[in-house]
Amino acid sequence: MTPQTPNASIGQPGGVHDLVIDLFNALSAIKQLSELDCQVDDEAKLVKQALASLIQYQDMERCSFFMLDDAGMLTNLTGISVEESPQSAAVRDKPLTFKVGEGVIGAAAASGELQHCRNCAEDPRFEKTAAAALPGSLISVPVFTLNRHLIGVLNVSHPQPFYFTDWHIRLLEVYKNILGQLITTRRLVRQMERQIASRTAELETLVAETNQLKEHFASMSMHDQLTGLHNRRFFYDQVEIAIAQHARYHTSLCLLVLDIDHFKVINDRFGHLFGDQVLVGVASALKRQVRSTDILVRFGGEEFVLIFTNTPCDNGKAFGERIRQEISKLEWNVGGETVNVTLSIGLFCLNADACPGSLAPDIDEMINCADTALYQAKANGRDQLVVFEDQRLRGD
Ligand SMILES: Nc1nc2c(ncn2[C@@H]2O[C@H](COP(=O)(O)OP(=O)(O)OP(=O)(O)O)[C@@H](O)[C@H]2O)c(=O)[nH]1
Repeated sequence: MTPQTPNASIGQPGGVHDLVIDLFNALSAIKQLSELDCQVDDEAKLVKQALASLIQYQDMERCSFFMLDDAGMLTNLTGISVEESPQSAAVRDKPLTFKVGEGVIGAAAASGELQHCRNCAEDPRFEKTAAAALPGSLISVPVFTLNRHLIGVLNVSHPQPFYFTDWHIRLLEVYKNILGQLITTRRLVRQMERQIASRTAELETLVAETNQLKEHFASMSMHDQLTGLHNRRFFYDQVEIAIAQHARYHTSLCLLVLDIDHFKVINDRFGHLFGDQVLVGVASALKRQVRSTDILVRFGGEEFVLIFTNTPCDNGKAFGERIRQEISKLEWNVGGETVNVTLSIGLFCLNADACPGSLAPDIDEMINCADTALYQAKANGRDQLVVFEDQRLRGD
């Protein structure tokens, strides 16, 4: 729709037909204003679109908006003239500014009331304005937030003096309320978006920290804090898988219980801290000896459990022997003395054909068997590996 000519404008005499058109145009301007998307990034853009609806449906010559800043200055945010498109640049490089109370715009801001200059050429408030820049008539309307905080001042002008009528004034009173609501809503939406973004960032940080803690505690609950080896809990988790594979693929596995000999004597002679060092040294030596597919845990105290997966008994025995020898080569120096340790090892072999059908062996029973062999190794004089020899349980 094109702007109206002054002759057919609101409030001018022209009969019922013209009145209906005026009313239609007024409603169209308000409808267009109420349909604006208040989620746009740029406030000046939103205000300019709002002003465009006035220009489009009302025969104003120029509309502009002066935004109030924190310093109490009213600065020309944007403006639009009849010949301009709503997409043209918002304001000139150095925008016009007024103090609250200064000029007609400042008076609207200071009083909170609509200011109507019927004939600008004779209004003392325009004394300093160059004649060429003078409008004929002008209305300045303060625009408020929903909480009655001043946002800025809306200006409409026309080249003709005595142009605006009561109809214009009533329309502008409605219009500035909707504009105030629009700007308030946009600001609230932006504020909410900022809050949501900041809360989301906080939540993401919290989730990341919680996950780190979760991983830390999960790892702690599966690791022995002194030696860094996995612990008994991890063992029971993993052994299920190893036994399931044994049952499914008919592979052999070897379970070894390894115990440091006379460890109490080491503690008693050299102190508990030194005993700890020995445990750490033995644990890292064991770790170096095993494959990543094997299961090595500190089972408790000075006892370790090791499972060689997919390993027949002869190999398990040979690997166990090698480990025993390697541990006996370790040396510690304490108080001028050289300390060595030895290992006693009980070995239980689960042969490939040990569990016919779906019957899986009981892990605690397997450990008991390895423990029996270990007991035998201790009884035989320690520093040796003994294989558990119960034919029934091994399935031979
Ligand atoms: N330093 C230290 N000692 C531990 C730890 N856990 C258990 N022990 C000690 O390990 C010792 C084990 O002693 P015993 O069960 O009598 O066994 P042993 O002295 O090794 O004798 P045999 O097994 O019969 O050769 C005890 O003195 C425990 O206090 C630990 O984390 N650090």
